[in-house]
Amino acid sequence: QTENHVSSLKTDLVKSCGTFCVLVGVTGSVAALKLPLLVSQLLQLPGVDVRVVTTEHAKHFYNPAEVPVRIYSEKDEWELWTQRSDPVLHIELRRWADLFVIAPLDANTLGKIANGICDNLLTCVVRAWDISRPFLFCPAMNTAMWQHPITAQQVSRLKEFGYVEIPCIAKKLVCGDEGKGAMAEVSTIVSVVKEYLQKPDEGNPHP
Ligand SMILES: CC(C)(CO)[C@@H](O)C(=O)NCCC(=O)N/C=C\S
Repeated sequence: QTENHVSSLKTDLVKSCGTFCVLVGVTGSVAALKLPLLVSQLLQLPGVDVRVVTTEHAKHFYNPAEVPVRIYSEKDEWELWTQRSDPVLHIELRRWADLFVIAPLDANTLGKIANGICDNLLTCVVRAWDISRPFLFCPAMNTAMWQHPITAQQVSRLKEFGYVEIPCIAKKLVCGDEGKGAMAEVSTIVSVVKEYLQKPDEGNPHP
C-alpha cells in the first residue's frame, strides 16, 4: 500500500512539458473553503496543471473530495523520505512549480514566512522558493487581525522578498464583523495568475 502510494507521490510531480505548473498553498483561514472553486477555475486556464500543498489547520475548511488534484500535506513528506536516497517532498514541489500562490494566507503563516519559520511542508516550500519564479499571496484574516500593526509590517516584509500581494477586500466576514480581511475574490486571483501565463519568460508582469 505504502509502496504504490510513495511511487504515486513521485509520478504526480513529473512536469509534463508545455504545461504551466501552478502550486496552490492553502492555510487555516476560513477562506480556505474556496479551495475547490479556486482549483477548478485555475484548471480551466490553458496548459495549466495544479497541485495543492496544505497546512493541517487548513484541512478544517475544505472537503478534499471536492478538489480534483493531488493535495500534499505533512504525512506525505515523511512517507516519501524514509532513507537518505529518498526524494525530499518540499524540494520536489519547488522544482515542479512554475508559480506558487498561497490562497488564503492566514495570519499565522504570514508571520512564519515573514520570519523564515519553516515548521511544516508549506512553509518549507516557501523557505526554499526560487524567487525568479512568481510567488503570489492572498492574505485572509479577521478584520481585528488585519488591523493589528504587525500585519502591515509583515506584508511589506513579504513584498521586500519579491512576493506579490493580491490584497484582501472588505466584506461582512463569516464571524459577523464588517471590514477588510476577506480573501480576494477567486476570479481576481485567477486573473492575476493568468497574467503570468502569458509572459512566462518575461518574469514579473507586476514590476
Ligand atoms: C470566508 C469568506 C471568503 C466568505 O466570503 C470571507 O468571509 C473571507 O474571506 N474571510 C476570511 C477572513 C477570515 O479568515 N475571517 C475569520 C474570522 S471573521
